Amino acid sequence: MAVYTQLSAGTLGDLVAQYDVGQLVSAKGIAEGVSNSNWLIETTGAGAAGDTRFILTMYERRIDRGDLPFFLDLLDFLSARGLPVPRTIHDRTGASFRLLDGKAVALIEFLPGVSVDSPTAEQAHDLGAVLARMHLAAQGFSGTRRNDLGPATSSRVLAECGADALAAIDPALPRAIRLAREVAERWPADLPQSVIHSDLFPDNVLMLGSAVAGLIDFYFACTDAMAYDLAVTHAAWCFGEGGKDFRHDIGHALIVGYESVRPLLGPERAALPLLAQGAALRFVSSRAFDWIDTPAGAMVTRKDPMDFMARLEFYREAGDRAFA
Ligand SMILES: Nc1ncnc2c1ncn2[C@@H]1O[C@H](COP(=O)(O)OP(=O)(O)O)[C@@H](O)[C@H]1O
Ligand SMILES: N[C@@H](CCOP(=O)(O)O)C(=O)O
Repeated sequence: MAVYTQLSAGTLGDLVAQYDVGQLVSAKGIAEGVSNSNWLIETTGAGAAGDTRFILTMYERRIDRGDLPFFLDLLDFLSARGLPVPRTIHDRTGASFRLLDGKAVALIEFLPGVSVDSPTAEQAHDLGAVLARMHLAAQGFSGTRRNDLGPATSSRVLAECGADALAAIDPALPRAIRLAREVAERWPADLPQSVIHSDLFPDNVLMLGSAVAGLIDFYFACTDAMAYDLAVTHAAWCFGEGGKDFRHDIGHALIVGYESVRPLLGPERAALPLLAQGAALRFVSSRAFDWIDTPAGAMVTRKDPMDFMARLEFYREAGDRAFA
């Protein structure tokens, strides 16, 4: 469960009173997620929309407060353009985030839908199409943010974790140090860019039936290659337990759905096998780092870096076949 900070009912009530959303009725810590603390907030409702359910997010480690205007403005920008993205609820002064005990918090529109563990091809097709729509819409967004979790960072983080600490997690993990260096050296520099989500895992997509109802958790969004975002999504969606059992039908539907809105250029398609290896290494490195660095007492389930080592080995071996 990702609740790193405990907030009293009084503190939550005072916070909610800063917004035109009615009075606090309940606040429940949300089990999913690893990065931030999240609560499902219920209120008596107010204002034009009359919404009574919201997500309260407290930004914990990894989020630089200077990046919050980028993330929150992006939500508002995409939501205003009809993408299934939650808008930010602004407080009575118009601010999109506030400080609580020195930490930034934001109230976010609640979107309906459920995260699926095992998607259907129809869901993957719709996800691909929505991702492409998001990429095209985000090209009109004026904000930019460097990807600080790119292949060079994965390589550095793994090297800094060190072979001994990685081997203590799994004897096969130190090999990631060399593979990450090799991928970083071959990384393509000139693929078309937009603002990308870069963490579009099943738990960051809400589905209603076979349609995408919500894309959430834009806190790794950055300016980078659109095809890299597709590769991240491919790596996150197309495998079974432990990163095994590649589901070609899901990968195929995802790419066909994406190309139904935005056809890939030749160099983007050719780069997919390498981009997917970089995507796998990005999650190997952050998961290995977190495994070593999770704060004592945090209510959070650590994620296994080996699930993405398995994907990395698959993409190395399969090459273009993974994207046919
Ligand atoms: N806008 C939203 N609408 C509905 N549920 C949400 C929304 N934002 C977050 N959630 C719920 O909270 C969980 C954790 O949110 P998330 O932003 O993914 O946290 P983290 O940044 O810690 O990964 C999600 O899996 C989802 O269940
Ligand atoms: N998707 C990443 C974890 C990032 O955390 P999130 O809870 O913010 O999505 C992974 O699976 O390693």
